[in-house]
Amino acid sequence: MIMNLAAVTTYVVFFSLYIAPMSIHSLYQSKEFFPEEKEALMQIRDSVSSTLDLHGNWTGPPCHKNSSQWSGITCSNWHVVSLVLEGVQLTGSLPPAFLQNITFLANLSFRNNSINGPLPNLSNLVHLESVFFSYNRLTGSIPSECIELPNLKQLELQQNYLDGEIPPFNQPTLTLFNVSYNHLQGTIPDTDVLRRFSESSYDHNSNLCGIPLEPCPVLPPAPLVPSPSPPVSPPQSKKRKLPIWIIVLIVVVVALVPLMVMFVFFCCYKKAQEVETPKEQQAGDDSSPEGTDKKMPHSQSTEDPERRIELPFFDKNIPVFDLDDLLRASAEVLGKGKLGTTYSANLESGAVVAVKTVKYMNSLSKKEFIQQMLLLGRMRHENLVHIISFHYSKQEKLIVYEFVPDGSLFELLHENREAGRVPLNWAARLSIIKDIAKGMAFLHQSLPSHKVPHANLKSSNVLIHRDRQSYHSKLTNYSFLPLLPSRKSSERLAIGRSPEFCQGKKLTHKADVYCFGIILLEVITGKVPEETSPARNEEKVDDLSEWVRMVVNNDWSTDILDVEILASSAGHDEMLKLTEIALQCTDMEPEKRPKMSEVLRRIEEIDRTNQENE
Ligand SMILES: Nc1ncnc2c1ncn2[C@@H]1O[C@H](COP(=O)(O)OP(=O)(O)OP(=O)(O)O)[C@@H](O)[C@H]1O
Repeated sequence: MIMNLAAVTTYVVFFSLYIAPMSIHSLYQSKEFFPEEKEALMQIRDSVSSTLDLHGNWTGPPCHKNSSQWSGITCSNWHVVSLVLEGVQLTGSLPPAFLQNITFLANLSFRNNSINGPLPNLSNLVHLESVFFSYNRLTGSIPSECIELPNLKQLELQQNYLDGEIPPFNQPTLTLFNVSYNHLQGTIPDTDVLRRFSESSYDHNSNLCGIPLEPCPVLPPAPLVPSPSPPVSPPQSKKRKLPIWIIVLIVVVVALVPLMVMFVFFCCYKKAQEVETPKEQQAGDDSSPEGTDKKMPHSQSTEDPERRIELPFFDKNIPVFDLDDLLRASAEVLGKGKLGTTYSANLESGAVVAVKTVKYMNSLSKKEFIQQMLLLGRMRHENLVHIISFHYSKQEKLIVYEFVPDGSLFELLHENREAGRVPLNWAARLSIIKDIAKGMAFLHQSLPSHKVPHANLKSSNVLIHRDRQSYHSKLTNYSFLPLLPSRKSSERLAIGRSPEFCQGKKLTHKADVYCFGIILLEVITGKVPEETSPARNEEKVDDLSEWVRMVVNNDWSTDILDVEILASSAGHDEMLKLTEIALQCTDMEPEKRPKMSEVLRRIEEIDRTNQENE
């Protein structure tokens, strides 16, 4: 009996120490405990694309002890508790309810991607502590169920396109909250928790007001009806008729208050301007010769560290610098355009940026400039030159762009045409054109409320970057029209050149399509259209589209093709197909021109056929 008891005890100990864990372990190996969590993750994997190979990496069970770990996933007790996919160029929109099955999720981050569409449904995720969706392209409103997340500690939604009102968050757990740089509106709810956060959590929203931002506008009192408010009116209880002099006094006070408020605001604004525009910065000009290595114009450094002026940045990954760093950088003139001069600036950190000093905008208010910069700076597309930062002062406006290393399309097509030049082949031309069409289609479609055209599409505003043998292009100087003081100034600058604009009509997307057609013809023929650039010595053609129409009339001839591509027989047919598109784009009647999305579709089709034929 004693022996038996000992044997049983030994067996129990042996079982609990070795056999049981082994069998649980093999159970985990053979079975997925929470398939609905995997299913939820599969939904994301299949609805977005990314530089991370999620299809290759997210295989097997996500929380398997022995399987290689899924990128961005952390598990605890066989449940997914953290999902972090940051800066991996996720594009597409998230399935609305996918998180609902990841019930133990505590940490969720999709920071620094290009996700569009609305925020996913977060309701019932009672364990959720951190939610980071900053620096994306999310639209829609902040879901009200967020205020019911009992353990929410951190919420970052800045730099998106969210609109609507902020729900009344009041979770005492909340220690980090940022909804800046969106399109939120209305009054910031006056809750104990939301009151804790400073202006930077809310600023740069189109129509948001209340503590800690500007107070919300109060409806002005009706001017001739005396207000019964306490300071001047007699006690309500007496119910006597007011003497006439009191009524007059009330009317005068009511009329004077708004004037005084405006005066105080004006004084504060003037003062802020003075602080922001140090005197030394206001001196100097940008008239030095092109290509000279020097400091930026107005380059007296502010020296005094107390007065260093911070610059706003759209991309957290760009090394941050301030105005002083920028003004101290060694600079070189890249070119002088109609809107101003562009410099390359080599910062002490080693980074190179392009800085455009903008002229003709002196009457522009700070608010107007900032609003437009915020709108443009958030537009992210591989075929747009990104705005990194900007600076406003009354005397000068700077726009800091990413530096694109290989010059402009104008330079590539028309400069150094002498012997020894490497010809720009058909494949390179097609790739450049396709990129321009992609950038333009994005500009026209990206923000539905944003009807502003590019309005300045020309070959010097198409910048080139080369990647080994292939050529790519990006658009710059886009959508400046709202910054120009008048129609006259845009006419003087020959912005948005299109027949209908010259006849006094409005600039629309169809004018951009016309300008795109002209660029297309420029790439096909290698000829410089009129007005493309300040006078240079190249062969110019009065009206490029008219000339091409004349040559191809009745006989689709290769005479129009640039001699550089005529030499090789590759791509002639495709070039003529592109010519057909170009002539439709440059139709005199705007309504007959195709949309940029349609143009892109047709160019992509030509590209596909071209690749199949190779
Ligand atoms: N982000 C940039 N990176 C590199 N080079 C640039 C950049 N922006 C402009 N450049 C160069 O500077 C030149 C002048 O540019 P700028 O925009 O000042 O004049 P523009 O192209 O004639 O346009 P606009 O007349 O509309 O002002 C361009 O042709 C290009 O070679």
